[in-house]
Amino acid sequence: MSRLLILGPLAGPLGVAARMAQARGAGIAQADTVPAALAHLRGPGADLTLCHVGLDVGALLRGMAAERMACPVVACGPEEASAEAVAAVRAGARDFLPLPPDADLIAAMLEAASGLGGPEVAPVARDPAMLAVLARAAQVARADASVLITGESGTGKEVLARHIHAASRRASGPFVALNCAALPETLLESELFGHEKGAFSGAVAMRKGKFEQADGGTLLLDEVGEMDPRLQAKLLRAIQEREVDRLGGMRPVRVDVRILAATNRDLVAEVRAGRFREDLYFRLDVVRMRLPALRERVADILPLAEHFARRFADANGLPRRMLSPAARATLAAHRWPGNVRELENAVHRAVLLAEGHEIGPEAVELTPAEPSAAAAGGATGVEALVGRKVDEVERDLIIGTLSHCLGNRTRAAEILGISIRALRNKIQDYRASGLAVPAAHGYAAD
Ligand SMILES: Nc1ncnc2c1ncn2[C@@H]1O[C@H](COP(=O)(O)OP(=O)(O)OP(=O)(O)O)[C@@H](O)[C@H]1O
Repeated sequence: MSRLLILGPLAGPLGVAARMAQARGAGIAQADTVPAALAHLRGPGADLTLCHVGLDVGALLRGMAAERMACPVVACGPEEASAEAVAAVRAGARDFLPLPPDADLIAAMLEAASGLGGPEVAPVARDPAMLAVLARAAQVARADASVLITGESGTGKEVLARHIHAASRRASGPFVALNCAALPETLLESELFGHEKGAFSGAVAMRKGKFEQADGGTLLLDEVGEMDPRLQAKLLRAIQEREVDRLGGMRPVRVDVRILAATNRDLVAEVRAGRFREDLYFRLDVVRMRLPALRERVADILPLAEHFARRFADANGLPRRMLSPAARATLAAHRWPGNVRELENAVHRAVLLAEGHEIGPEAVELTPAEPSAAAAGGATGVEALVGRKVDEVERDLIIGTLSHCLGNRTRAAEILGISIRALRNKIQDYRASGLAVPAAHGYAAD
């Protein structure tokens, strides 16, 4: 559950905003004064703070900066308060939310605060590749071992991490996520480990870091490959000893936290290049889960698209509409370099743009360079093939797909839309004619 801190009176429009955020799955805490808000941020912490402009937003932001607290702040107030809105944004507020609140804006704000989108739902999955990932997640959830989740950007690594937490013995404890790439080193250190009063000039009080906030629950370290070596050493110690040293602290604090780490980098290569500590890598990589790219689990595309179409219709107060057969064909044929996040954005736009009783292909705007030539019927792709025999093109497509899937027959057959038996027969024919066919790495031979 994402954690929203509301600074201001809950009677009136701020209370309405709180209920809207709650309906989208956020946990709400409230403070009446800037010092009370700072105290809350030092203790339990929050993922997003909403501050009424009737209070001193500047003082809140200055206090947070002095204490190296990185929680995003959104200012809010009556629409007429434009001078206060400008001042708040100048002082460092991320945005201004006019009151009375608009449900869409609340939703967008929660989403923009990253990973705080919508009520938490089980990951949508229909493709065998993704079902296998979820089956493994169910197995590993029960243990307390660290899990390293790898996968391209936007494949759903955070979604999987939340799912593992929800299925674990720690489900009733907190789930805390931190993006290690988003913050400079000193801020990241404070966010992770907290600090004691007097640790640096702005440290007017003790503050708990994410490790302590996640006590009894799960801590997701997103983009862990981006962490600098000094913090890697501190992280290793925290994991090994199960205790953290607050900045300026004299004695370590015990924590009971399960670590999930996510990365879209090749951590093995990072270790080889000397940029990531090998001992830390082994601590994080007790269980590894790789999220396949969306193009490797094509059977998920339409169920995900339908899920997002429903979700964005509801969030925007629009009637739920079906995707037309042509829109579905367009989505199914795209290569999805940006994975589920790209699909989510495309469907969001389509829900807003579509006119009529269903969502047609004209509402589905995909980046022109991205659709696969064959799928989009792109002139250049087809033209390049003119003059070649169907058998040859088929052979090149099959071998190219196999090598893309590192020789994995099951996955290649899924992408090609043919049965594994048909694929095997083709491979046998190619081999018989003396062609080199990509070998199956670590998979059963044909
Ligand atoms: N299986 C799924 N079911 C429903 N929604 C999903 C699923 N996978 C991803 N999403 C949605 O897609 C978006 C991207 O997912 P997420 O943030 O988990 O990806 P990520 O791999 O952590 O991305 P990054 O590498 O950029 O941190 C999110 O809005 C998430 O809600």
